[in-house]
Amino acid sequence: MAGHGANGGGEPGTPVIHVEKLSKIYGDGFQALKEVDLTIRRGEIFALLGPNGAGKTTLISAICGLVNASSGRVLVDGHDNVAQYRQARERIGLVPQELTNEAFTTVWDTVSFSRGLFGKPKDPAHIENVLRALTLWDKRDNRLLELSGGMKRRVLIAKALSHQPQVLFLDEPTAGVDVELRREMWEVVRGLRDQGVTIILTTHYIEEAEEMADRIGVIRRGELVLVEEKNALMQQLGRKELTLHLATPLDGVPATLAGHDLALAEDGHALVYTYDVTRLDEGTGIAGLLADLEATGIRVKDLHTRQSSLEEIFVNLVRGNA
Ligand SMILES: Nc1ncnc2c1ncn2[C@@H]1O[C@H](COP(=O)(O)OP(=O)(O)OP(=O)(O)O)[C@@H](O)[C@H]1O
Repeated sequence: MAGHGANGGGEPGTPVIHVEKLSKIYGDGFQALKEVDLTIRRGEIFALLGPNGAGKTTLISAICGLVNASSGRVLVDGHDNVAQYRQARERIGLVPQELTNEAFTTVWDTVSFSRGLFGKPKDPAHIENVLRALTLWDKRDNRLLELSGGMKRRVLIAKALSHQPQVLFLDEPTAGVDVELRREMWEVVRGLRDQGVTIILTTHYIEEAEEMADRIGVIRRGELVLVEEKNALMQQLGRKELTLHLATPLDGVPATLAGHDLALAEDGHALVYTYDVTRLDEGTGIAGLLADLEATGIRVKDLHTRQSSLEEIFVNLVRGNA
């Protein structure tokens, strides 16, 4: 779908959205955003993860200029989203969760109309490209009420792309959809990213962030509590624990086992061994550990392993334990 970056584009990896000390206090005095700083890079998929009411929609709306921030600022491709609202807004496509009442309009008309809202001249070749990329071309003359749920979601994306934005915001793109449709949406989003569109999505689903994102931001009570490369996060998560329940408790880790990454637990009734599952080619060291345990005369009653997951980190973060 050539021509997405028709608003100037730019080098992949350079900042496209810059959020600086953004705060939002609603009319009733509730502070929904607290000095959020965030830079989105061109060409990435950024997942904003957070529980209900954390401030995801408020943050997206403030970036898109739909909600007035109380303080701070947002630059979209270098344009201040208040002082240069039009230039900022036309660089953004926003995919809402639901279609509004356009049931009797055709796919072609609704997508073309969206482009017109941005004051852009008609460009049937671009609309065709968008519809083809979203496999909606064969449905272009169908009315929206004649489409399946998955097709309707793709129409929302087509509308948001109709004016050739550089950045696409997807607000919970797979909320309440079945597994098959979720996978279909993931494919669509990846395809768009491959064509150079920067993607920012909000989600409740950790799995979705894990599957899709280049970077993950976690928001909790209006604060961005973590922004991290997904791979770096997964590497931190790659540590696995083996707990060895002992037949006889120990007072300390015997010197003969000092070469292993061991800690005493459960009042000496267990030894916890930590290893890195992302470097399994180097071996887990478990065979050596078991041999050394036997040589030291330590008998193991039972053992189990556990791996921390993104879910666990997320739950700890949003509960405020981390
Ligand atoms: N117009 C408003 N006036 C007052 N408070 C508001 C308003 N809009 C949102 N809030 C509050 O701001 C907080 C953040 O809401 P927001 O919709 O941004 O959260 P969210 O993370 O998108 O949640 P969800 O996952 O449920 O969509 C919530 O506590 C909400 O009640």
